[in-house]
Amino acid sequence: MPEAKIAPSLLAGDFSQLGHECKRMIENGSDWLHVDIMDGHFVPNITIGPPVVTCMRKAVSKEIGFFDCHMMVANPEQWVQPFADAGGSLYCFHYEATKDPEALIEQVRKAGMKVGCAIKPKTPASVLFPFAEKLDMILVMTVEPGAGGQSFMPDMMPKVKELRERYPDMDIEVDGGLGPKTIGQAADAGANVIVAGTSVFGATDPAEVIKLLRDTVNKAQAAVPSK
Ligand SMILES: O=C(CO)[C@H](O)[C@H](O)COP(=O)(O)O
Repeated sequence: MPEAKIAPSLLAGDFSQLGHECKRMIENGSDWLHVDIMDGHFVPNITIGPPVVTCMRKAVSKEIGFFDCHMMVANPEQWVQPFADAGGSLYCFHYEATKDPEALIEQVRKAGMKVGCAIKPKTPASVLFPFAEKLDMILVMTVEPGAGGQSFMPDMMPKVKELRERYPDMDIEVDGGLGPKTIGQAADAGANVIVAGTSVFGATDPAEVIKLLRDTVNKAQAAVPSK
Protein backbone atom coordinates (compact mmCIF):
# COMPACT_ATOMS: atom_id res chain seq x y z
CA MET A 1 0.00 0.00 0.00
CA PRO A 2 1.31 3.50 -0.70
CA GLU A 3 2.63 5.55 2.21
CA ALA A 4 0.51 7.83 4.38
CA LYS A 5 0.32 11.42 3.17
CA ILE A 6 -1.29 14.11 5.25
CA ALA A 7 -2.61 17.06 3.26
CA PRO A 8 -3.91 20.02 5.30
CA SER A 9 -6.69 21.80 3.43
CA LEU A 10 -5.73 25.44 3.04
CA LEU A 11 -9.45 26.24 2.84
CA ALA A 12 -9.34 26.32 6.64
CA GLY A 13 -6.25 28.55 6.67
CA ASP A 14 -5.86 32.31 6.62
CA PHE A 15 -6.43 33.32 2.98
CA SER A 16 -4.75 36.69 3.57
CA GLN A 17 -1.42 34.90 4.04
CA LEU A 18 -1.49 31.68 2.08
CA GLY A 19 2.27 31.51 1.50
CA HIS A 20 2.82 31.68 5.24
CA GLU A 21 0.11 29.06 5.86
CA CYS A 22 1.78 26.67 3.38
CA LYS A 23 5.14 27.07 5.12
CA ARG A 24 3.55 26.69 8.55
CA MET A 25 1.91 23.40 7.59
CA ILE A 26 5.17 22.06 6.12
CA GLU A 27 6.97 23.01 9.34
CA ASN A 28 4.27 21.12 11.23
CA GLY A 29 4.95 17.95 9.27
CA SER A 30 2.48 17.96 6.37
CA ASP A 31 3.32 15.84 3.32
CA TRP A 32 1.09 17.59 0.77
CA LEU A 33 -0.83 20.87 0.69
CA HIS A 34 -4.46 20.52 -0.38
CA VAL A 35 -5.64 23.46 -2.48
CA ASP A 36 -9.43 23.71 -2.95
CA ILE A 37 -10.38 25.40 -6.21
CA MET A 38 -14.07 26.35 -6.44
CA ASP A 39 -15.52 28.27 -9.38
CA GLY A 40 -19.06 29.09 -8.24
CA HIS A 41 -20.53 26.74 -10.89
CA PHE A 42 -19.62 23.18 -9.92
CA VAL A 43 -20.12 24.14 -6.27
CA PRO A 44 -21.87 27.18 -4.75
CA ASN A 45 -18.65 28.78 -3.51
CA ILE A 46 -15.64 30.60 -4.98
CA THR A 47 -12.07 30.33 -3.71
CA ILE A 48 -8.88 31.02 -5.65
CA GLY A 49 -7.50 30.75 -9.17
CA PRO A 50 -4.15 30.50 -10.96
CA PRO A 51 -2.79 33.96 -9.98
CA VAL A 52 -3.07 33.10 -6.29
CA VAL A 53 -1.53 29.65 -6.76
CA THR A 54 1.33 31.33 -8.65
CA CYS A 55 1.97 33.51 -5.57
CA MET A 56 1.80 30.49 -3.25
CA ARG A 57 4.30 28.70 -5.46
CA LYS A 58 6.68 31.67 -5.20
CA ALA A 59 6.54 31.25 -1.43
CA VAL A 60 7.00 27.47 -1.51
CA SER A 61 9.22 25.76 -4.08
CA LYS A 62 8.27 22.49 -5.80
CA GLU A 63 11.00 20.74 -3.81
CA ILE A 64 9.28 21.41 -0.50
CA GLY A 65 5.61 21.90 -1.34
CA PHE A 66 3.37 19.46 -3.22
CA PHE A 67 0.20 21.29 -4.31
CA ASP A 68 -2.66 18.82 -4.46
CA CYS A 69 -5.18 20.85 -6.48
CA HIS A 70 -8.77 19.72 -5.95
CA MET A 71 -10.63 21.17 -8.92
CA MET A 72 -14.24 21.77 -7.95
CA VAL A 73 -14.86 23.47 -11.28
CA ALA A 74 -17.44 23.01 -14.02
CA ASN A 75 -15.01 22.92 -16.93
CA PRO A 76 -11.83 21.17 -15.73
CA GLU A 77 -10.35 21.01 -19.26
CA GLN A 78 -10.12 24.82 -19.28
CA TRP A 79 -7.87 25.05 -16.24
CA VAL A 80 -5.23 22.37 -16.84
CA GLN A 81 -2.57 24.57 -18.43
CA PRO A 82 -3.17 27.59 -16.18
CA PHE A 83 -2.72 25.41 -13.09
CA ALA A 84 0.34 23.68 -14.54
CA ASP A 85 1.84 27.11 -15.25
CA ALA A 86 0.93 28.28 -11.73
CA GLY A 87 2.87 25.40 -10.16
CA GLY A 88 0.23 22.76 -9.41
CA SER A 89 1.69 19.34 -8.61
CA LEU A 90 -1.42 17.18 -8.91
CA TYR A 91 -4.60 18.06 -10.79
CA CYS A 92 -7.61 16.28 -9.34
CA PHE A 93 -10.71 16.80 -11.47
CA HIS A 94 -14.24 15.71 -10.63
CA TYR A 95 -15.67 12.77 -12.55
CA GLU A 96 -19.05 14.53 -12.55
CA ALA A 97 -17.61 17.59 -14.33
CA THR A 98 -16.24 15.98 -17.48
CA LYS A 99 -17.64 14.07 -20.45
CA ASP A 100 -14.31 12.49 -21.36
CA PRO A 101 -12.18 11.55 -18.32
CA GLU A 102 -9.59 9.67 -20.37
CA ALA A 103 -8.88 12.64 -22.65
CA LEU A 104 -8.61 14.85 -19.57
CA ILE A 105 -6.17 12.46 -17.89
CA GLU A 106 -4.01 12.64 -21.03
CA GLN A 107 -4.23 16.45 -21.08
CA VAL A 108 -3.10 16.71 -17.45
CA ARG A 109 -0.17 14.34 -18.01
CA LYS A 110 0.96 16.30 -21.07
CA ALA A 111 0.91 19.45 -18.94
CA GLY A 112 3.36 17.75 -16.54
CA MET A 113 1.18 17.24 -13.48
CA LYS A 114 0.10 14.11 -11.63
CA VAL A 115 -3.55 13.33 -12.13
CA GLY A 116 -6.40 12.43 -9.82
CA CYS A 117 -10.13 11.92 -10.15
CA ALA A 118 -12.63 12.79 -7.42
CA ILE A 119 -16.11 11.40 -6.87
CA LYS A 120 -18.91 13.11 -4.97
CA PRO A 121 -20.79 11.20 -2.24
CA LYS A 122 -23.63 10.08 -4.53
CA THR A 123 -21.29 8.81 -7.28
CA PRO A 124 -20.45 5.10 -7.10
CA ALA A 125 -16.85 3.91 -7.18
CA SER A 126 -17.60 1.76 -10.25
CA VAL A 127 -17.62 4.81 -12.58
CA LEU A 128 -13.83 4.89 -12.14
CA PHE A 129 -13.15 1.29 -13.12
CA PRO A 130 -12.77 1.86 -16.91
CA PHE A 131 -9.84 4.29 -16.51
CA ALA A 132 -8.61 4.10 -12.89
CA GLU A 133 -5.34 2.41 -13.87
CA LYS A 134 -4.36 5.63 -15.65
CA LEU A 135 -4.70 7.73 -12.50
CA ASP A 136 -2.18 8.56 -9.78
CA MET A 137 -4.89 9.19 -7.20
CA ILE A 138 -8.57 8.69 -6.50
CA LEU A 139 -10.39 11.10 -4.18
CA VAL A 140 -13.46 9.81 -2.38
CA MET A 141 -15.32 12.83 -1.02
CA THR A 142 -16.55 12.28 2.52
CA VAL A 143 -18.70 15.44 2.48
CA GLU A 144 -20.57 17.22 -0.31
CA PRO A 145 -17.92 19.43 -1.94
CA GLY A 146 -18.23 23.18 -1.47
CA ALA A 147 -17.38 24.02 2.14
CA GLY A 148 -15.09 23.08 5.00
CA GLY A 149 -16.21 22.19 8.49
CA GLN A 150 -18.86 19.62 7.53
CA SER A 151 -19.46 16.24 9.18
CA PHE A 152 -17.62 13.16 7.94
CA MET A 153 -19.86 10.67 6.07
CA PRO A 154 -18.99 7.17 7.35
CA ASP A 155 -21.19 5.61 4.66
CA MET A 156 -18.49 6.51 2.11
CA MET A 157 -16.12 3.93 3.65
CA PRO A 158 -17.41 0.95 1.62
CA LYS A 159 -16.35 2.86 -1.53
CA VAL A 160 -12.86 3.39 -0.12
CA LYS A 161 -12.64 -0.29 0.80
CA GLU A 162 -13.81 -1.40 -2.63
CA LEU A 163 -11.27 0.85 -4.35
CA ARG A 164 -8.42 -0.22 -2.05
CA GLU A 165 -9.14 -3.89 -2.78
CA ARG A 166 -9.09 -3.27 -6.53
CA TYR A 167 -6.13 -0.86 -6.57
CA PRO A 168 -3.69 -1.82 -3.78
CA ASP A 169 -0.96 0.57 -5.00
CA MET A 170 -3.13 3.61 -5.75
CA ASP A 171 -3.10 6.77 -3.66
CA ILE A 172 -6.64 6.90 -2.25
CA GLU A 173 -7.56 10.24 -0.72
CA VAL A 174 -10.45 11.12 1.56
CA ASP A 175 -11.61 14.69 2.06
CA GLY A 176 -14.14 16.16 4.44
CA GLY A 177 -14.61 15.97 8.20
CA LEU A 178 -11.35 14.12 8.85
CA GLY A 179 -9.77 14.52 12.26
CA PRO A 180 -8.80 12.53 15.36
CA LYS A 181 -12.36 11.19 15.80
CA THR A 182 -12.87 9.96 12.22
CA ILE A 183 -9.42 9.01 10.97
CA GLY A 184 -9.71 5.45 12.32
CA GLN A 185 -12.61 4.63 9.99
CA ALA A 186 -10.86 6.09 6.93
CA ALA A 187 -7.56 4.39 7.73
CA ASP A 188 -9.23 1.01 8.35
CA ALA A 189 -11.05 1.29 5.01
CA GLY A 190 -7.70 1.78 3.24
CA ALA A 191 -7.35 5.52 2.64
CA ASN A 192 -3.74 6.72 2.66
CA VAL A 193 -4.02 10.40 1.64
CA ILE A 194 -5.82 12.34 4.31
CA VAL A 195 -7.13 15.85 3.72
CA ALA A 196 -7.84 17.70 6.94
CA GLY A 197 -8.79 21.36 7.20
CA THR A 198 -10.66 22.31 10.33
CA SER A 199 -9.04 19.67 12.53
CA VAL A 200 -5.50 20.75 11.64
CA PHE A 201 -5.82 24.53 11.26
CA GLY A 202 -8.12 24.75 14.29
CA ALA A 203 -5.74 22.80 16.52
CA THR A 204 -3.59 24.40 19.21
CA ASP A 205 -0.85 22.05 18.05
CA PRO A 206 -1.27 21.20 14.32
CA ALA A 207 1.87 19.02 14.40
CA GLU A 208 0.28 16.76 16.98
CA VAL A 209 -2.87 16.28 14.85
CA ILE A 210 -0.85 15.67 11.66
CA LYS A 211 1.22 13.06 13.50
CA LEU A 212 -1.87 11.35 14.90
CA LEU A 213 -3.45 11.17 11.43
CA ARG A 214 -0.27 9.70 9.94
CA ASP A 215 0.30 7.24 12.80
CA THR A 216 -3.30 5.99 12.49
CA VAL A 217 -2.90 5.33 8.74
CA ASN A 218 0.44 3.59 9.31
CA LYS A 219 -1.02 1.45 12.09
CA ALA A 220 -4.00 0.40 9.94
CA GLN A 221 -1.68 -0.46 7.06
CA ALA A 222 0.59 -2.51 9.33
CA ALA A 223 -2.45 -4.53 10.45
CA VAL A 224 -3.28 -5.59 6.87
CA PRO A 225 -1.77 -9.02 6.15
CA SER A 226 0.61 -8.83 3.16
CA LYS A 227 -0.41 -10.92 0.14
O1 LIG B 1 -12.99 19.86 -0.28
C1 LIG B 1 -13.35 20.45 0.68
C2 LIG B 1 -14.66 21.10 0.68
O2 LIG B 1 -15.25 20.91 -0.54
C3 LIG B 1 -12.43 20.61 1.87
O3 LIG B 1 -11.14 20.24 1.51
C4 LIG B 1 -12.85 19.74 2.99
O4 LIG B 1 -14.18 19.97 3.36
C5 LIG B 1 -11.87 19.81 4.16
O5 LIG B 1 -12.27 20.60 5.15
P1 LIG B 1 -12.63 20.04 6.61
O6 LIG B 1 -11.48 19.17 7.03
O7 LIG B 1 -12.78 21.25 7.39
O8 LIG B 1 -13.88 19.21 6.47
